[in-house]
Amino acid sequence: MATDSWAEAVDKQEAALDSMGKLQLKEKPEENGTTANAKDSAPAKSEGEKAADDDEIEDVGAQSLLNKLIRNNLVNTTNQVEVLQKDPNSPLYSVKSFEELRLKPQLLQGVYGMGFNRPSKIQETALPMMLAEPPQNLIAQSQSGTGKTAAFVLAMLSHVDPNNKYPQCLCVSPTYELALQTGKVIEQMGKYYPEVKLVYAIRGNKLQRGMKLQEQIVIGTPGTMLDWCSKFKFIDPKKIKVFVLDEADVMIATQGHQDQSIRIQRMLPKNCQMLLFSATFEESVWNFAQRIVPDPNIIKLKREEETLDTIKQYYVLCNSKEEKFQALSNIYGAITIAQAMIFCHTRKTAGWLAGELSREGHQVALLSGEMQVEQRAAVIERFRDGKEKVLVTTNVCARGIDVEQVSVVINFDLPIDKDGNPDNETYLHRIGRTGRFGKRGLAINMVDSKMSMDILYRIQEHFNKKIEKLDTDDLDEIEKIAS
Ligand SMILES: Nc1ncnc2c1ncn2[C@@H]1O[C@H](COP(=O)(O)OP(=O)(O)OP(=O)(O)O)[C@@H](O)[C@H]1O
Repeated sequence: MATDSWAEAVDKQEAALDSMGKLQLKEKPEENGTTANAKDSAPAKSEGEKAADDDEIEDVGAQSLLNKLIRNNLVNTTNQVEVLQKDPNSPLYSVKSFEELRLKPQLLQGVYGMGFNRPSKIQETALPMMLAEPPQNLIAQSQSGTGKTAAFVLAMLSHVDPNNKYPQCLCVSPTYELALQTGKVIEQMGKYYPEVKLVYAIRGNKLQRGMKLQEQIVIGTPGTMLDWCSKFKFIDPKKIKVFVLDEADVMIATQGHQDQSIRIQRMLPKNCQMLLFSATFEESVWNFAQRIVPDPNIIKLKREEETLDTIKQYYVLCNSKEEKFQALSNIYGAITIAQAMIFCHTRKTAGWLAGELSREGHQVALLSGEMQVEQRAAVIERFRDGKEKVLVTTNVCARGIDVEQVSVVINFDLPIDKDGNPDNETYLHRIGRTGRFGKRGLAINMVDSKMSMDILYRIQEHFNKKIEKLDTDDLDEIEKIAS
């Protein structure tokens, strides 16, 4: 272990970050003295789990940003949108082209300038609702990458009157970085509409007391936005026409943001259009959404379901991590693997394994929890572009990340939840494929104890799909699995 340069590098990096007070996105202090960190509201962990996943904290804000950074096009889906209208008797409009929306020419130019040819699935229904007169309130849920941001940006740009030099649209985002990302979209889409100005209500953007904002769109985090509306009165909330609450699921994971958002909302006029967006829709998000958005229309777009039907699943029996590595080497020696993702439970194992693999001559990418979110995005991007053939990662890092071309997934450690039970959902997400990407895949699970064998059996039972035993000392047998 001590001779392993990769693991050493990882440890050094961790130590350095520790001493820097973890200057990471997830640790950034938020407004009003609260800390923007999902960790605050997370349940207490057992000692075993603490040891297991170290200080890798799942951070929904970082994850969401990561998905944005690595995505450069739409997620297509064959699922239909579900619509629940406030007034079921009014006709439901949906559009197949941007022309049908009768946008201002400068905005249509902006939309086409971004390379959009036609509205995405959710935009087909959401845009006519958002652009209707009188304005309609909307709660919309669909997975990341389906075009929500582009939709509400277009709605904000359409509703502002550039002749009025005061804020007319407020957009609240859960983190500083997410606010900047959305701001970029506003700038891109509004490129040919330069009269409309944008300002960021984020920590560090200090304005002179007593001043009044002239920009029509304000985008920021809830704490600063609230201060600008109430304490400093830079914004007159009574003049706001559109209020957008983005990434509501991320928002509620952060202490204080719910209350701050509700307090902003209460200052707005009754006829202000309220729009709320979320990638997921569990009970807590739904409750929050209903408090923020009165009389809403609701649009939901289901995620494409993943299945194990097209996946061949195997397990390999080993006694130690060294043996697991040996088995992996044998597999690599016997079959050609274009690209593989390997999941480990701890970043320490991930670092060690990446080192061993690179020593064997593999081009390895390592995705680890101590990396800044931009660094993680860069690693995924390189892997996605085929610059590296193996991606070693921990589960926390890779949650929600789709690298569609990967045909082989190796669970170097099986996914377990915080109580040590099989994490079936993660298993499915790691190796499952949606119908559209239903290319045949291969999943290999490494088992190294009675406990992990038991986990494997339980996963097998849960999905009612047999996981075959594979003898990695038998080259002929390995070759067969690739055929
Ligand atoms: N109608 C469209 N045609 C082509 N591309 C689009 C369209 N709408 C959005 N996109 C692009 O698709 C990607 C995802 O869109 P967008 O960011 O709006 O989705 P989202 O649902 O808000 O996801 P996220 O929350 O991850 O940002 C972006 O790169 C965006 O530029």
